[in-house]
Amino acid sequence: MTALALSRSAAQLSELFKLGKPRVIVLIVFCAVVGMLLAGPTVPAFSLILAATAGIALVASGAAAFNCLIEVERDSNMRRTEQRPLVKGSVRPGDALIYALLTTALGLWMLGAWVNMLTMWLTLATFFGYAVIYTRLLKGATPQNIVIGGASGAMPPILGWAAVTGSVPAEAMLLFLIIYTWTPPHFWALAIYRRADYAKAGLPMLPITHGLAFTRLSILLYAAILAAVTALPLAIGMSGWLYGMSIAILNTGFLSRAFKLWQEEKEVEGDLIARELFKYSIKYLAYLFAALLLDHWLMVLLA
Ligand code: HEM
Ligand SMILES: CC(C)=CCC/C(C)=C/CC/C(C)=C/COP(=O)(O)OP(=O)(O)O
Repeated sequence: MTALALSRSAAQLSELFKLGKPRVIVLIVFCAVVGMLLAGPTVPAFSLILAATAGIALVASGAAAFNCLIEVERDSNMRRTEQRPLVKGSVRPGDALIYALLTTALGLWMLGAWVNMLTMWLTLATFFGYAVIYTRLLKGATPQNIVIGGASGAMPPILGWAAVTGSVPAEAMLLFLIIYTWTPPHFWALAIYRRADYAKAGLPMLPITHGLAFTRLSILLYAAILAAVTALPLAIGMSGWLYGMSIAILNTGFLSRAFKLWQEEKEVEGDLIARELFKYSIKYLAYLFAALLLDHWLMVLLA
């Protein structure tokens, strides 16, 4: 193979990789790994962590690639997504389909063969939840798309827990509930400052169907519910003071930004706060899961 052919293949691979929305998947996989590391009193076998992480990452990437295939038309109408590989034409639909099928099948096979069947079936259900139910059925149909479809994005800690224990106890469901409550304010903040994009693509997002004031109020209410839900690991004795201090700081940040957004009367300033809140939501979830992990292992070491 010539150097030119090699560099073309590498460029094509990198375009295929982008279909999997790698930046989102990193946080999704991190939440799954935290689920694995919280599941038992000892660290699970490294080979199990590796197989479960790779399997979940592959299926999640496959689901995102299917999302890109289904949404070429919508993506071509939005500034944020108009540079995606299938819109630009840097990847052919046939190649994207093969990539999506291969990553999904390989990931499911790894989970079934090396992890356990429960994790494989739950990951398959998550795949359908995002690629079919959210993307195909809900996204274009209702402004509550994210509230219902968010269930698939909230599955990673359950998948991680199931991978290690073969079961889904209440603690795992609590972590699901945290991401589930976090998802609407995460997405609606972006939907506020990208509302022109969504209107152009004909998608019924909350700021378009119900207006800015209602969306800002919804964000504030979800932020308050999120603060209450994140206290539940403390209430059931699953987490200790380190986690408690972390959520106090993180929730103050989330609530104060949501409150500022709700109060702001000017549209341009409101959009800037919404953008800031969206960025903050990502740091919030990453730090919250890191705090859960550190807190757990601190309790194990001190016990
Ligand atoms: C169905 C539920 C969700 C929806 C509709 C949603 C929506 C979005 C959208 C539209 C973006 C912008 C993407 C872009 O500009 O390419 C985004 C970014 C992001 N989302 Fe979500 N999200 C969801 C769930 C999640 C979950 C569960 C996580 C992690 C656990 C997550 C983590 C992220 C991250 C890390 C980014 C930033 C990506 C970047 O920097 O490019 N999201 N989300
Ligand atoms: C198997 C497994 C763990 C699957 C995870 C499911 C998954 C990939 C959830 C992520 C959610 C996500 C990328 C939302 C983007 O919303 P969007 O698709 O509406 O955003 P867009 O407008 O950027 O396409």
